[in-house]
Amino acid sequence: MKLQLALDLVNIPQAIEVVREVEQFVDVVEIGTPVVINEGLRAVKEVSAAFPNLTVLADLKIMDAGGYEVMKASEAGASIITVLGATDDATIKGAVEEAKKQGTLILVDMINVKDIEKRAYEIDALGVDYICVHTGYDLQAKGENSFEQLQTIKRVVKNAKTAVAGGIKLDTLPEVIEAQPDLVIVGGGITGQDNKKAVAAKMQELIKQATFA
Ligand SMILES: O=C([C@H](O)CO)[C@H](O)[C@H](O)COP(=O)(O)O
Repeated sequence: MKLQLALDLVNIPQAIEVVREVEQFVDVVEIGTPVVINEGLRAVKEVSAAFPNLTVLADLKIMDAGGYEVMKASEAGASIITVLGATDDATIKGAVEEAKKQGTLILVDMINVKDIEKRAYEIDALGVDYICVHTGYDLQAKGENSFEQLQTIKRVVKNAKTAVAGGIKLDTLPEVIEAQPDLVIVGGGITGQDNKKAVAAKMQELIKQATFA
């Protein structure tokens, strides 16, 4: 099980500062969708250059032109690129094909997919690397989370790795870990804390305990 730090509400220098603080405790650094909107793929380029030993994920949430957008994000230095599960199979297939050429990986974000079980089963057959359940900010604000959806993908997905995102905090992490996802994605649960390093360290400790138990 790995820990991914999601950077959403920062500019490039702030992103680099946060990663510097917690880098020893995270496995993957996500350049979040709002950062890509504000700063472009330059954010992926600069963070990958600053931290060559970390895996960088570009959260493009691709909905169309899968092959082209994966090519651009891969060229910028991303090792993992996100595509939306709600899109057409053709887009996901194009993304997977290009990622294979580039030596990068595809994470499919199931945000707002209504029938998670059916769609996860279909997407699992398309050769993607990760399938991620995700409650976005707007539904988090209504008190929702993805813990039940995580159980569903753990049951249905046989080929891809599983991931979970959306409002995970230190106090809810044990419940997430119990379901044994391969990747736990945390944004505000780290970046919104006064002592980011201490929280990331504790999260990594809980994940390691569960992984090697
Ligand atoms: O993908 C995300 C969201 O849609 C904004 O782009 C976040 O990175 C993801 O939800 C993780 O962040 P937190 O919910 O703050 O943990």
